[in-house]
Amino acid sequence: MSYSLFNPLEVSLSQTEAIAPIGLRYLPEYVSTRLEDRLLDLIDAAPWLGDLKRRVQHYGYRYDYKSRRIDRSMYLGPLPHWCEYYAQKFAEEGVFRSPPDQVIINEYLPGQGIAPHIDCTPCFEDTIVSLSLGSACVMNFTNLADPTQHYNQLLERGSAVVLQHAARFEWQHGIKPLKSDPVNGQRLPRQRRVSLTFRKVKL
Ligand SMILES: O=C(O)CCC(=O)C(=O)O
Ligand SMILES: [Fe+2]
Repeated sequence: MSYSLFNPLEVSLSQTEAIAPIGLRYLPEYVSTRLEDRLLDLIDAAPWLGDLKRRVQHYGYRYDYKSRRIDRSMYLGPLPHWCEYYAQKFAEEGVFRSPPDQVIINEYLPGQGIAPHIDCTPCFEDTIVSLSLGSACVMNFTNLADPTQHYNQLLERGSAVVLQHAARFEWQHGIKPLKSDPVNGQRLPRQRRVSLTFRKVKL
């Protein structure tokens, strides 16, 4: 049952009234500003791939967006030390059962986004973590079984967002291709945002 049916007076749900997907965790200030700048320098010193609308870097395993698959032949080598640091930290903190072994870095210039999707379920295990560097943006969630259910999560710079359970498997997530985001009745301009998404490959 959708929330609006449950409470028919609530025709327009504000962000605070919308129900967050189960398994969505938001961790603000996960990366300090000093480390954020250092990470951005390290990322920009590495080669970017330009085969999508936005630039990306793949570590651990290459991911094929067309066939949506990963196998051993796509192994690129160990994660660079700056990714491995977070991979170990997530495992130590119990976010992942064992350290993630695949990272995709996405660069979003203002106006760029990512279409709503669920991360490949045959390719990746049940936990996805994304770090946001450089800029905030709003991530939009839509419940697949009931597309009237939406949830918007502001991802501030330096934050981590964890997707597990329903947030991983039953809700699509995406980022609209906007130059600013609606936040508390105002527009929050976007800057260049770089995200690091950690996953564990299923082989
Ligand atoms: O930029 C992000 O935080 C999310 C990226 C994403 O959803 C993906 O690469 O599957
Ligand atoms: Fe995703």
